[in-house]
Amino acid sequence: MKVVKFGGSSLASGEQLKKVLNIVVSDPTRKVVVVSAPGKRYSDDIKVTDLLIECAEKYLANENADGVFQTIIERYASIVKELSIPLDIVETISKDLKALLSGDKSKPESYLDAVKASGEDNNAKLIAAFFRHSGLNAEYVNPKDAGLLVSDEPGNAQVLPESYENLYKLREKEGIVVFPGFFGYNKKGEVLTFSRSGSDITGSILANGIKADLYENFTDVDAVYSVNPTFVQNPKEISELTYREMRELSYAGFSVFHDEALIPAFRAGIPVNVKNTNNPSAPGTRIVNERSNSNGPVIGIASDKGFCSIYVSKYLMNREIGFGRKLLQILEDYGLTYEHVPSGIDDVTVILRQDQMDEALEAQIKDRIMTELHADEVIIEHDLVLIMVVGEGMRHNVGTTARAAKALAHADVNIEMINQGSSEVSMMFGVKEPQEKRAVQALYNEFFVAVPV
Ligand SMILES: Nc1ncnc2c1ncn2[C@@H]1O[C@H](COP(=O)(O)OP(=O)(O)O)[C@@H](O)[C@H]1O
Ligand SMILES: N[C@@H](CC(=O)OP(=O)(O)O)C(=O)O
Repeated sequence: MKVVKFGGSSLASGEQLKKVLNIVVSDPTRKVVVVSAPGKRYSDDIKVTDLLIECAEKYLANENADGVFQTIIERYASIVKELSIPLDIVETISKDLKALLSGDKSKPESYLDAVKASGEDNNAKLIAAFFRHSGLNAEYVNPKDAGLLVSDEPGNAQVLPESYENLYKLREKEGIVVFPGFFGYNKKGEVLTFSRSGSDITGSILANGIKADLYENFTDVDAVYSVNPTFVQNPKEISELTYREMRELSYAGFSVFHDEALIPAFRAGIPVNVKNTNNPSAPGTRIVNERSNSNGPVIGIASDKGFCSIYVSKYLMNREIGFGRKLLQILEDYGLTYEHVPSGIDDVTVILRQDQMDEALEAQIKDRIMTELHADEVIIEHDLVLIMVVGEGMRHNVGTTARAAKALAHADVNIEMINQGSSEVSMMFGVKEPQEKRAVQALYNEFFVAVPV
């Protein structure tokens, strides 16, 4: 039994949905089909989820949202027309969305989640109708009815463990289950979404729940590439990588698969196969527990923008009991999460996502570190890029760091920070944003082009 997830790019038009249907019918073990909302049809198109967010925000601000509402309904209508299925489903979607938009706005975050989730929910209903219209025994299943329970964190919900047992019952359904991705319900019965691109997470949870043999994740590329294809032309395809490698790579920018989607599949030992809806016969990339190590030390290089660093220096910091705790407590007081904390004897740097802070908050934090911790110096730097060089083979391979640092030096890239050793499968470099592309290309060249692997 397989769980198959189709991303927004695979569901963006009627033409794409016909490919999806062919993929589903070509393998009778494809039992549970998880779907996203319609995505982009071309590069500067807008995803339905983004349109829904815009629409909900306009409603919250009491602004006119007729234009964007109409654009959303037209997206569904054009798919329905292309597929020649009865048009009344568009009317149902329109009424459902109108009702949601006119609903309770007293908790804006919950309101936004409910509107966002409707993108997947209505698309799942539409796709189930299309499957049935094409002669398939298919049923739309709502996450509440299936028992997909999540924590009370709008826009960042986490699955509750009891969901898995509930979801196991989906195995008993007769036909194909069409299940909306991206959201679940809290115990009060309210809708909550996962973080953006979270339909991958739903697929992984369902694969664990029904104890699937395989979780197939269909997208718009033939494989996970060893580097983001926008930085390097025709990058090397990865045929197999471990859950740990993929987790680190997706955390650091391989947006092809959500980093939170690894754990549920990993816990149940279910392999993940990333495949292309537009070329389903290509083998794709398999994500497994262990892989044969024939790739050299590095399997992939990822990078992600939007970080800042708080550098704190104080003579004899290493002798001061509780310094690190007090520093992190200041960040906790402002509800900030941090990503990494590389440290030296007299100094420590905390790396954070910079969209959590503004100028006023930074000034307060700086002031508190100076006055409460009596630091000698506090410097906040912005626009950092974290580059993650990942590979299981790095553990046993002396000199990988030196090779990476040398490649960056030759490319004239200034390394702002190195973090190596905490993870057995990765090392991380911090560079300034304008140097991102050059740095990634230099590392790719070093590990994949210059030396045969
Ligand atoms: N290392 C990588 N390998 C493959 N694709 C990548 C990588 N890094 C980023 N991507 C991007 O991820 C995209 C697929 O993810 P996404 O747009 O979320 O698809 P979907 O609509 O199927 O959810 C690809 O089109 C590609 O641009
Ligand atoms: N539609 C949601 C969830 C999702 O997973 O979408 P996609 O499969 O297009 O990445 C989003 O855009 O965040």
